[in-house]
Amino acid sequence: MFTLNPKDMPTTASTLFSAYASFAASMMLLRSITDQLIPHQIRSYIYSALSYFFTTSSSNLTLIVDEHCGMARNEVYDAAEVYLRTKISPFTERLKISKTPRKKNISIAIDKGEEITDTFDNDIKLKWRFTELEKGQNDKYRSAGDNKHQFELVFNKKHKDKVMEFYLPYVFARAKAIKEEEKVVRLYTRGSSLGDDESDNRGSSGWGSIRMEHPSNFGTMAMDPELKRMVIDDLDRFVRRREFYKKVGKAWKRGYLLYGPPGTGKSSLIAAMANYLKFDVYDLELSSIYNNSELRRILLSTSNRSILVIEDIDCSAKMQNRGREPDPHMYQSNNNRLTLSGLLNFIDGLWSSCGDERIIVFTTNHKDRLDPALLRPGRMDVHIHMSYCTASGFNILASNYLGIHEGNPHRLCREIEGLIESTEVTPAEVAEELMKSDDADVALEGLINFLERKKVENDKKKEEGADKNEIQDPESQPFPDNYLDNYDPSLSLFD
Ligand SMILES: Nc1ncnc2c1ncn2[C@@H]1O[C@H](COP(=O)(O)OP(=O)(O)OP(=O)(O)O)[C@@H](O)[C@H]1O
Ligand SMILES: [Mg+2]
Repeated sequence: MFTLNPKDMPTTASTLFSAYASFAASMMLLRSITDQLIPHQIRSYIYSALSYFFTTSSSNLTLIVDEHCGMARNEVYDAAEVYLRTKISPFTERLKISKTPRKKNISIAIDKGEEITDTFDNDIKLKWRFTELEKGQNDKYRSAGDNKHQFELVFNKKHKDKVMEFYLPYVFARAKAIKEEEKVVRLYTRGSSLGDDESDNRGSSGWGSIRMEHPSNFGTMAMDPELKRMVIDDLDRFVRRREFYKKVGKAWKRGYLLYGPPGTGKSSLIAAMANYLKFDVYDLELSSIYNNSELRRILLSTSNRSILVIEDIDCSAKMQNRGREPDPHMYQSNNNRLTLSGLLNFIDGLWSSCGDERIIVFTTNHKDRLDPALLRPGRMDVHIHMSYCTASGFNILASNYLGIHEGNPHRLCREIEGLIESTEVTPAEVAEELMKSDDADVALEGLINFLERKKVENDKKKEEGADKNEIQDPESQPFPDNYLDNYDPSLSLFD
């Protein structure tokens, strides 16, 4: 009996092989002795009994996969457990089901004594059996009543190499993919009580988390279809480029800047990205950080495969300016101030040494107010403009909220598309109107009235010169130079 560990699979295989070779040699020796000592009839009876015994049982090899290797869990066991859930056949007679408070769904596992058959590479038949052994005296790592679990994997010996080299790695890969699919995305924030069962587990960094239930996904996002495709492709490219980042010596991270008026879907897009990649989200409020070492500790306690979000970066900058008079020459004359580009440098350094698959997202309603250094190529890799609602955006919302599909449009759709193209209205405003009734006629008529009112309002504001209003047209706002350089000096990143 042995425990299989992925790291020593080849060693384990060769040990098995040499054990079998010495067994065969002993059998030949035994045969030559019995030939000399035992009469012919009795000999042939013994040979036929032995040959029955060895041809039936010795054609198979059984691998034993224990749950633990000493104190550590056996990764082969864990992978098999996940993989075999997908292989339960209609003939299985006993299943174990369980659900913990943190899990959404009931998990199913095979019970002791149950067998599951599997086929690999067309002709390799494998049989998995789950067994539970009473706790032995030597099992010092398990507590009383904690029985020993193991899987037995039985297959024909001639497939030993293929099973070791291809089947078991395949089981690992499938288990990893299944776990990814089942992963629940969590939202981490600092400072407030989240009311979740895990919020009490804050470490010294103060992150508490809740399950992120945000329903947004790329299907529900009302965005220009080409832009949406570009974002999805960019994310796909990013996650498959581990080797590329290593080769060019860059931290495996990607920065996105989402900008546009309130209600155009910036936060929704972050949720859609997180749900798509199954990455946890860390929502960081810069105003809650007091010094450099705290920032370092907070960033170090975020995990890989996550999205670090800093919302409304222009406002974060304002909050850091704790009553100090802005000094227009501060950035040029004194590099000890924290600027957002300084923060990025800092994150770069930290993540190059200990972070993998990190995404950072900044959002702003006022791209024009950002430190130009932050907008330089190579700083934030992708700039995404979340715009007012377009005709195609309306069609996505109409399909989500009222089940109206473009192939079978409602009689009012064309009129609404025309109004939307000529009115500055956010997807949030359109969505709110569509939610007012389940009846498509009522909801769409309400939307037409709203759009007509909005158009008149917008035109009036423009006439009054209200188009300088930051929210209506953030691109045209003048802003002070070095606006983001007015940080609390305690946030010095360069000393
Ligand atoms: N592009 C969009 N596609 C689908 N729904 C949207 C979109 N934009 C806004 N919404 C709807 O409006 C709500 C508010 O949008 P969201 O919070 O994402 O906007 P925002 O751009 O982050 O706004 P703010 O700048 O105020 O943070 C969302 O919960 C969603 O229901
Ligand atoms: Mg937002």
